[in-house]
Amino acid sequence: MKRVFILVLDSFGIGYSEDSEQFNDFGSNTFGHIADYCNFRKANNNRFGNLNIPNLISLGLAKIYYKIHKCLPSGIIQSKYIISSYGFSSELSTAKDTSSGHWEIAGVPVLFEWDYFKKNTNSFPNVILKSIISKFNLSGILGNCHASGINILNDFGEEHIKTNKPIFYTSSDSVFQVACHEKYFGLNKLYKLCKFIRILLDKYNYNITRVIARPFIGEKKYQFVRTGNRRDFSKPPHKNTILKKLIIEKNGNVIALGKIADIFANIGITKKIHATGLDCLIKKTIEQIKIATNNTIVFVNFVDFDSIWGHRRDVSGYAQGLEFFDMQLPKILHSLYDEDILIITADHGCDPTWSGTDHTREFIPILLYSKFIKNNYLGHRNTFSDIGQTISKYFSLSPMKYGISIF
Ligand SMILES: O=P(O)(O)O[C@H]1O[C@H](CO)[C@@H](O)[C@H]1O
Ligand SMILES: [Mn+2]
Ligand SMILES: [Mn+2]
Repeated sequence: MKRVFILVLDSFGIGYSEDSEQFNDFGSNTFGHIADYCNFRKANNNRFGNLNIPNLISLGLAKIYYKIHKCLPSGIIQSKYIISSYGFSSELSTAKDTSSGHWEIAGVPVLFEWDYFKKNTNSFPNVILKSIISKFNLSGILGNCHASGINILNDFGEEHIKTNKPIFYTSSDSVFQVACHEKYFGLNKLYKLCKFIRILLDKYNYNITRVIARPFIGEKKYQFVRTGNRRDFSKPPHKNTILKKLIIEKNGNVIALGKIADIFANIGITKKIHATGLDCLIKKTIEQIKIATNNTIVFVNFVDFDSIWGHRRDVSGYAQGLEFFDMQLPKILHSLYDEDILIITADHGCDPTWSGTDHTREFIPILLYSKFIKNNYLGHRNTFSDIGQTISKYFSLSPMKYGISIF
């Protein structure tokens, strides 16, 4: 029985990559800086002391770190026995966003440039705004700028409740984000609005990766909270991913947990499972490992590392999330069969100690655990698509254009 489990710790970079300077990210290091802060006792909110992730270390995480940085992360003790193969990869895609990272993992790097809304204020084109206002009969819109997702709610949340004007904002990613109140504006109307914006952007040839619905609740400034009903309306991948190929060539199954179905615009997915929060996502992952059948990929995105801790520059939260994930890892490993492959990796960095609130261009770790593959150092890989090519070979699919299989 052939089954692959891909677990993406969203934003868990392992140190600035060789091209990081082009992204103003030279020196960033998501894993390393979290470990530093823990070691210096600067990440003690709701947790304490050195970063405690023995299971990820026994899979080879500190070994990878040592290969890249020639030292161990602060306060981390190396494990005597390493139980999986481990390596790291540069990103081939032009951007450091979630879609590019995931598509590249699935064998389809983004070699073209996305369009971006570059202006800090008045960010969105008038032609798009006018169409939205007229279609939804709005009295106007709020935001229309670059912003961080929580600040923008504090700035405009109350006015949004009073006026029903949706809040539009973007970032250095290729995104059109729409924040609306779940109760006052309504979730369905928000989704309809985002679908319409997706169609509009495509119609006017704005090659924007995602329109993101950001529903929130709460009544007052500083009390607004985003809910788990976020939806991403993505461009579809421009080529067939390994997900699609597994379905076409082997009549296989692709089970998407969390954000994965949205990231791939539902292309190459046979079942999607919604789950919010790290705990719930891990539980659902284990459930799926227990029931997955032959020729199945279970693809999981753990978004909290990125959206609640990375972007929010919350080092303690990120560390606590890693420690929680690590504690659950044995349950995941024990649920696997001998012929399975488990891959733990990331899609980009989001160093919570870095300036600003954006992603960071970093190497990603690759931990590949399987009883039938001899534990090996996988080296420095040139593209995340080496993961896709490896999976393609494992399932005996036709080869992908990019990537080199590790076996
Ligand atoms: O600040 P928030 O709304 O979390 O935005 C973040 O989430 C978006 C999608 O991942 C990115 O563009 C990033 O800026
Ligand atoms: Mn991401
Ligand atoms: Mn992000």
